[in-house]
Amino acid sequence: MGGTTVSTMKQLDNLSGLKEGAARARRENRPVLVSRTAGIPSLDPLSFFASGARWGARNFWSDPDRELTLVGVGAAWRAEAVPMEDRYRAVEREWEELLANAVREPADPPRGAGPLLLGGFSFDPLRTETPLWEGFSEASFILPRFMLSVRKERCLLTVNARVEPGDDPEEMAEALAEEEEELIRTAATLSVAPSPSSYDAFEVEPERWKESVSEAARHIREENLEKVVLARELRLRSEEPFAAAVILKRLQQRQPGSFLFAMERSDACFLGASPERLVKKDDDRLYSTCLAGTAARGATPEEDRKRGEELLADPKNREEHAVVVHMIAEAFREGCGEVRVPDTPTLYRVRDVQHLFTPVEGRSKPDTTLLAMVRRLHPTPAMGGYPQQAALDRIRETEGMDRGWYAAPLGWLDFRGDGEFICGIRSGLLRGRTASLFAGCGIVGDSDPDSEYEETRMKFRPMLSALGGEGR
Ligand SMILES: C=C(O[C@H]1C=CC=C(C(=O)O)[C@@H]1O)C(=O)O
Repeated sequence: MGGTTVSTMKQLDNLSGLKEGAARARRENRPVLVSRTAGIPSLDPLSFFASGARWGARNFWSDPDRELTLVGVGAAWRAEAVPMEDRYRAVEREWEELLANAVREPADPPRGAGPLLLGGFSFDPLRTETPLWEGFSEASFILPRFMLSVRKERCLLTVNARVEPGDDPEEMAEALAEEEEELIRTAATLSVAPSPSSYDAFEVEPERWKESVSEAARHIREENLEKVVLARELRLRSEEPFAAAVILKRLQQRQPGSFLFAMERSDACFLGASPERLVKKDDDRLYSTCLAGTAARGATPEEDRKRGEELLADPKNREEHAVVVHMIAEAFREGCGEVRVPDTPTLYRVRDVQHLFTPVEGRSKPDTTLLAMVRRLHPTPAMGGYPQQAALDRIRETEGMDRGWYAAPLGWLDFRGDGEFICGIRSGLLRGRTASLFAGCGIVGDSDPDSEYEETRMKFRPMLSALGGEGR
C-alpha cells in the first residue's frame, strides 16, 4: 500500500471524531478533547519511544510483569502545577474539566488506552529549587498526542487532539494522519540496540553526607523523630549524550521485577527502574507496597538465602519496615472501607538488592480518588521518614541536595480515574552528556554512616549498569 493511501485512510479514521469535536467546541466556545483508540500491528515500545524524539515530551511506563506498557509521544495537553494550590486537586480538577466534554472513540476503550495522563509531582514543593531540575515542576502531566499501549502483546494506538473553537477538522485530520504514519513507519524500522558507553563518575561530597547521617541519627535519639530517609547524588559525565531509549533497553533487560519509567521534560529525561509501588487503583481496588529494609544479594543461592533470612530477622531493618507498614495501613484505613495487611514481611528480590516487603490492599470508599490517595501517602516513611513533617524538615535542613522528582510520585491516570503511581527511586536525570543518579536509605537512631553509605552504593548499581558501566 502506498504512503498516500495509508495516510488518507488514517485521515478518514480521525475525521468523524474531530468534526464532532469541532462542532462541540464552537457550540460551547471552549476547547474539546478528541481521543481515538484503535488496534495496530505489533510494535516494540522502545522503538516507538525512540522514534518519538522529534515530538519530545515523551513518557514511558511499564509495570514489573511487563503486562502493561505505555509510551506517550508529544503533548496534546499539559496540566502543570499552580503555585500555592493543592497540586493533587489542581491536576484532578483540570483533568475533570477537560474530560467533561471530550469525544472518545470508542466510548469505552480498554484499560491502559484512551485519554490518559502521564507525569509526576516533585518530592517536596517547599524545597530549595536548583537549576538541576529545570523543566520538572511541582506537578507536570502530559496527555500524549500519540500513545502506544501494549497489553498482553496487543498494541493499541490512542491519538489525542485538543480542538479549539474555529479549528478546521479536515486540516487537523490530515496533519495527524501524516504524523501518525511517520511515527509508526520509523518505529517499525528502528531497533534500539545498546552499544557500550563510558563515563566518569563523581561522588557529591561523600564525607558531608556521612556527617548528615550521624547528625540525623543523633536527632532521632534525642527528638520526636523515628526515622528519616537521606539521599545522595552521584554525577556522571560522558563523551556522548546519554540516550534514554538505550538506557531503558538495558533496564528492561536487567531489572525484571521493577517498574520502568522515563519522563522527558524539555531537554532532560528522568528515568529509572523502581521496585516500589506507591498506589494503584483498579476500579474500587487499591493496592500499595511497603518496601523498606535492605540487604545485598548473595553471590551463591545459599549466601543469598542466608542474607535474606538475616534481613528478615534483623531488628533495625524490621523497625524501619514496621514504620512504613504502620503509616501506609493508616492512610488506607482513611481512604478504604476494607483493608488487608499481612502481619509479617516477606522478601522482594531485585537484581542488586533484596528488601523487606509487605503488600497492602483495600476497597476504596466511593469518593476516594487515586490522587487523593497519592496525597495521603506521599511521602511514605520509605521515601521521607516518620513522623512525616518532622522528617521533611530534617531532609530540608541536612540533606543538602535538590531531590526534584527523585523519590516522588510518578505515574498515570486515565479517564475512568484508574491508574498507578510509583516512587521514583533507583533513578537518574539525564541532560545531554551529564547524568545525576540518586539513592537514599532509611536512617534510625543506631544507623552507622559507613554502612548506610555502602547501602546507597548498592542502590546506585542498577542505574550505573544501565548507563553502560559497572556490571555490564
Ligand atoms: C530511598 C530508596 O529506597 C527506599 C526503598 C526501599 C528500601 C529502603 C531502605 O531500606 O532504606 C528505602 O527506604 C532509594 O533506593 O533511593
